[in-house]
Amino acid sequence: MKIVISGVEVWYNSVKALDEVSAEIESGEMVFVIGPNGAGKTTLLKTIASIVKPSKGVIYIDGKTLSEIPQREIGKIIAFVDPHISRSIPSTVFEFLLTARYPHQNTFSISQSPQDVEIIDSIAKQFNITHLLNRRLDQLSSGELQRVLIARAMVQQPKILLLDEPSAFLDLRHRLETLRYVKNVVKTNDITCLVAIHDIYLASLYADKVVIMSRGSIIAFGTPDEVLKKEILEKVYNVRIAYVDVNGRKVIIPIEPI
Ligand SMILES: Nc1ncnc2c1ncn2[C@@H]1O[C@H](COP(=O)(O)OP(=O)(O)OP(=O)(O)O)[C@@H](O)[C@H]1O
Repeated sequence: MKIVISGVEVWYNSVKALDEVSAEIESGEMVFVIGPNGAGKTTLLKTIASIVKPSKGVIYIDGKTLSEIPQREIGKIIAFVDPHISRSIPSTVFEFLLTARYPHQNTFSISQSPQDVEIIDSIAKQFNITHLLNRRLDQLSSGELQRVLIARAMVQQPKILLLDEPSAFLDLRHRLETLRYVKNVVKTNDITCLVAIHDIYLASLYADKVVIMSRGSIIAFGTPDEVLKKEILEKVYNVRIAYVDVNGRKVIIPIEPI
């Protein structure tokens, strides 16, 4: 689904978190959103997820404004993965994953069809969490919980996937594996995906496009080669940047604060 963000402004009391943000994200694109702390990355994702309401501007999903789409439909087509979820949800990992099938069911009570169980089993394997399915959420390590949260979004089979800091708490292998898997699913199923992240290396590896935000505005939007440039990054982060060549790939390294 195509997302059009048009002149969106978001205020939290007296803080302007998004300042007339406009962008177009094509169906099936994987867009990484980077920028310093407080730049507005999470707010942008939450606004697209309809969790935060803009005071000005509109977001269109395939030509319809968010307010024209019924809440239940939004719950079906959009998955927002928030790493700050409360661990105190009293359910097992399996039960938690099953709740992601709820928007697909016609009944108002949560039930499980053989198809739901099949989807959960297959995604649990991909995320290496099969052994955790009977554990309670509050018994998981931070990285295990993060994998469960992303897996839950996959179980939902959304059309729009919004990942907030998906690499947080993940070890080196799981960072690469998780994002590679997500990209694969995004491409196979034509999902539109936004990823707010601090790890510029992961953005350079997996992004179709990169958005750089600073102080509530979009500073640059384009392919990784177009926007992950020394002069742009140094200005936005106030950090001296160096490039290192690793097997022909340019890897960006922060050297020191300017
Ligand atoms: N609930 C809130 N109430 C008041 N201000 C908020 C709230 N949430 C975010 N803000 C402010 O809005 C601005 C944008 O925050 P946001 O969380 O979107 O930034 P971010 O780019 O995701 O930051 P980070 O990299 O630190 O996670 C910041 O100035 C932040 O302090």
